[in-house]
Amino acid sequence: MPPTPPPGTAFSSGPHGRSLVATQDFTPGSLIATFSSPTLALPDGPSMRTTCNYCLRVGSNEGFSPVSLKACTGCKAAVYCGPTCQRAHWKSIHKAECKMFARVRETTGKDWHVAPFLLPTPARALAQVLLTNDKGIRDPFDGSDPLESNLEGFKADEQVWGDFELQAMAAMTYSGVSMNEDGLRVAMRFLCQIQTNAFNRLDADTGMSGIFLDPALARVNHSCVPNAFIGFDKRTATLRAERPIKEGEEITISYIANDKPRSIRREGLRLYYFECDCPRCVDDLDVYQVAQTSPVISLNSFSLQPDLTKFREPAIDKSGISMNQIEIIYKVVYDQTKSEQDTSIEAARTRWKLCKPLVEAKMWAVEPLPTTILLLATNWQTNYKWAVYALPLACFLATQCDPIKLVAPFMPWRIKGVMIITKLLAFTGELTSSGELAKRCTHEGIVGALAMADQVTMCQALLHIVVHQGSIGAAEDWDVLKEAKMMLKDLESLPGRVDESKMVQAWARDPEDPQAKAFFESEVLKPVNTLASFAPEILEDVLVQGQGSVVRR
Ligand SMILES: C[S@@+](CC[C@H](N)C(=O)[O-])C[C@H]1O[C@@H](n2cnc3c(N)ncnc32)[C@H](O)[C@@H]1O
Repeated sequence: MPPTPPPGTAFSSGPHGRSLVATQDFTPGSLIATFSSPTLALPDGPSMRTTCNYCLRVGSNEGFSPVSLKACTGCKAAVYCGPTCQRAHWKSIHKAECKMFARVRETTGKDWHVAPFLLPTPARALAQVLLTNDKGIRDPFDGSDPLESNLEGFKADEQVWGDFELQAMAAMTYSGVSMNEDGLRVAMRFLCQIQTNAFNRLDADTGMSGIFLDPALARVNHSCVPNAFIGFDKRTATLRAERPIKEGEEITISYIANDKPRSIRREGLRLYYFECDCPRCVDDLDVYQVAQTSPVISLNSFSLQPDLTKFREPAIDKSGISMNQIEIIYKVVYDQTKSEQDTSIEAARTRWKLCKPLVEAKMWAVEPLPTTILLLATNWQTNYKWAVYALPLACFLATQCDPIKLVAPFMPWRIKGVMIITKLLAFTGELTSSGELAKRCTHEGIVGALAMADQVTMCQALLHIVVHQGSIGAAEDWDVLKEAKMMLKDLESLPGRVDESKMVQAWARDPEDPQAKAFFESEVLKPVNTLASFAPEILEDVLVQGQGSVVRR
């Protein structure tokens, strides 16, 4: 069956091949479509034993929604969050796959917990296709109107092609498909189609990633200035508008992290075999330039950075640094620190030193500077001694970096940034009321700003932002949203806060009301901005002078 376009959209074609276009207007944040019956949905190898192999929920004994997982008693490789998922997976694919994992184990002689890793994720995806499709004879990706494969591009890349050949042969062998030239050719095409059309179902909260392929969603082309974005929740992908989309307009998403320099974006798109011709790429615009042309700037009135236009006047002085230099800084930072996940203070020092030209130009939203700050904040957040110092960094990211990188305030990443501040304030609030803060933090500015602030009111207002924006940009059962709603309920039931609570609620109902606006500015924005203003000096002190030096202030 060929895919059908979701209501409100139509398939079309143009300079970027086939595409998905809007047949109605979509406002920013509105849901364009949900995709709940993917052709492929599987966790990647490392996540296979920590994620339900059917619904893709990440297992854990902690956190907001604990999920315990049980392994299939047959292969002991695939795990499930419960019998319903296990039965559904058995029926859809695992009955055949379970035997395949047994073959992997027999052939390699490796134990069950190693065996799945011997089959890379694309090979497992291909094996699923072969197992469910009459041994690969029938094209599962709709023979009459096949998915784009970029076959010639892959073929021309000797290394990629060689790697694909190995994966295709492994998938064929283990799935029991007889190995011959014709079969291999078809399997290779499937693999190319998977590579071109599957989205990486990346969950930054849990570190889980995997493959999600839906043939209708796969019609959506890429832009580095997209008008839509995808969210994943279990086996469902949602496509939402990031900007206003007019009837007849093409719907685009970003296949990659689009806040990186152009050459890095091009590298990320290499295996899609096209050169992006969006305005960001053609004119090599930086994040500030892209942000200033965004049609959703005004939505920020209900956010921690209500006035994004202030970054225009005066504009950031970029005369001291070229786009070329920024690309070089980016590459050297990632060459020297090896991993984007390294949260150590040593890695932060190396990054900070290399980012000096960006710091001097105050181009705080230009990567790799925000990631450098975020990684240090992440380190401090979980460090008993340093957690208080994470607060100015989080405030800085939420006011100076995130709104430039993602102008729409309902984007999940921005909402998470606000939630981090809320949690840190809940922590500093307790330290303040127990009189412990000054013992835990020697930075007089931070202690003073927190002493002057009503941290409970701040938390309450921030939680309203999370709930409001989260309800626009994410699914109702997004963990962050559920947690914020519970925290808000708890806060609003605290005794002795009737007046403050009323003020926050009045502001949340009508943030444009002059009195409510003035209240939000003095009670929330002012302390948040004061705390944020300490971030550059703290970073400089700690990353240049040494961690002890922050004590002096
Ligand atoms: C997931 S598919 C999108 C649908 C595809 N256009 C089709 O005809 O089936 C990804 C492929 O679409 C093409 N594509 C996507 N975005 C593009 C863009 N901005 N410019 C040129 N080609 C693009 C590339 O061939 C890419 O490998």
